Amino acid sequence: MNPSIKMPPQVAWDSGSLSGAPLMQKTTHLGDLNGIFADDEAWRGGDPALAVYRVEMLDTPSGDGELYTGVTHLNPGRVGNEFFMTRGHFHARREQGEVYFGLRGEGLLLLQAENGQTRLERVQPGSIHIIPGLTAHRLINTGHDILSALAVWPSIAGHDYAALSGGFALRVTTDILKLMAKEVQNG
Ligand SMILES: O=P(O)(O)OC[C@H]1O[C@](O)(CO)[C@@H](O)[C@@H]1O
Repeated sequence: MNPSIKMPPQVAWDSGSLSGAPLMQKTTHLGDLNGIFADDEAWRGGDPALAVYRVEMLDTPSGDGELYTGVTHLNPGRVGNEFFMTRGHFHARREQGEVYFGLRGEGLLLLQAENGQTRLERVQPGSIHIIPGLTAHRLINTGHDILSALAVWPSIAGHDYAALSGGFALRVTTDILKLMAKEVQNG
């Protein structure tokens, strides 16, 4: 029997577009993000139909041991002085981790432990982010272009948004970013 070679799905490293397999897509608009940004008045003043981020995912099997693969494309923008970001979540199966790879644009990955402790990782083309279990995660676009990141996570992980209904403990605003840049400069 001749061995056969299967063409796997592809990710275009520069745009983050997936191809070569059935895909699923979901766009999250500003109007879907009620209560997510600190400045409620600024959020109400925005266009609810404005796309904030789009997730494209390979339509692959779910179940024990299966992995999902998706790319999040987060647009640049702000609500008040807070940068556009994903809703953010813990996994419903808290012990399950996830890996992110930065593809294009620049931003931050906000990580929050169950005790509320936060940390930030810089997301840029080529960056690798190991998100351990028990850790909430949110992407933040601090740049002027689309921020795209590839993610791989166990299909059984699920999403728990309710645990963060009070918001993450850290908000990334233009002021905070300036402060962090100054700290880096001053060593
Ligand atoms: O579910 P949220 O917080 O809106 O964010 C979408 C994110 O979730 C994932 O689908 C899986 O963690 C990521 O690909 C994406 O960044």
